[in-house]
Amino acid sequence: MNAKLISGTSIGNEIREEIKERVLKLKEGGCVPGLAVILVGDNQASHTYVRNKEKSSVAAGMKSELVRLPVSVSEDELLEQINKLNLDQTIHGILVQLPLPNHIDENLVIQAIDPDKDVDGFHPINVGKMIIGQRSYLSCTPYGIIKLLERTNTPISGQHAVIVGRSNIVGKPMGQLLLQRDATVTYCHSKTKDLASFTKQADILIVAMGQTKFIGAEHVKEGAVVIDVGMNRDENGKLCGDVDFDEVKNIASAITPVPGGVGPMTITMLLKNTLHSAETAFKSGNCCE
Ligand SMILES: Nc1nc(=O)c2c([nH]1)NC[C@@H]1CN(c3ccc(C(=O)N[C@@H](CCC(=O)O)C(=O)O)cc3)C=[N+]21
Repeated sequence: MNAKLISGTSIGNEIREEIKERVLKLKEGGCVPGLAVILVGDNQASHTYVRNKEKSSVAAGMKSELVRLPVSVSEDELLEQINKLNLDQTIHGILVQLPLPNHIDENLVIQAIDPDKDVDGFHPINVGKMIIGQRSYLSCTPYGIIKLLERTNTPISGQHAVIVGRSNIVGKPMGQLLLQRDATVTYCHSKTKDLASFTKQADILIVAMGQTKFIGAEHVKEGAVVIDVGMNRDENGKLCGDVDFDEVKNIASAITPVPGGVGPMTITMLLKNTLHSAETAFKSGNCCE
């Protein structure tokens, strides 16, 4: 293996220590940052993620509130729950775990969240602000990837970043954040012809396509920095990414593993956004009570 391993676990832990200290300060002032997670139904994967988020927020000293709703919950009842949390001064971040059951309109739900408590950064107001470079809550996965690049001193300005995947949660915002940092950005997706001809040009290759070990040696330029956002189970139920790690590690200059790469950073940035929301509420005298 030639590539340096970019550990989201250890960089995430560094940032979580910084978050913990700021949480302590807030608590001394009488404000406890609160994160509410709404989970609809009992999808197994969602359960695992939600438990992870709860554990992490409690470890950071925050309050975590889990709202579990049955899969049969109506859209109106869900919106009502969100509204209650919007008004609750002890809650600074609201996250509705996606995906939602088919009978519920995801867009409607996301738009119901107070943009100031939208710690996922999914609300159209926050997405719009992000695109024109105004301060907003940033989608946690792309935000975490930016932190990984920054903390490993990976140059971004002038580099060619190629993104595989164009979801609203990862691919699209990822490109915008890199563009703001003066990268040249190329988006690829499932309809892209001759994918390798694009990915092979990447100085920074970000893969969020949801296909187990799809990106192999033939897709990667010597010395590229490779970020694997994939979160798949292989035939043995083992967690693995969209990148064939064993192949690509010999070509890339740096690479993120799965697990232990992007995943822990996503949760870290969720905590960071929640902390920021609590600090803002505290400054304006609206925390707790
Ligand atoms: N409203 C909403 N916000 C989300 O942020 C959101 C969501 N819905 N729906 C599902 C996806 C998925 N997601 C993950 C976060 C962390 C890990 C993570 O920490 N993974 C560990 C491994 C965990 C394990 O072992 O299963 C790792 O990569 O090392 C994984 C997945 C957030 N999501």
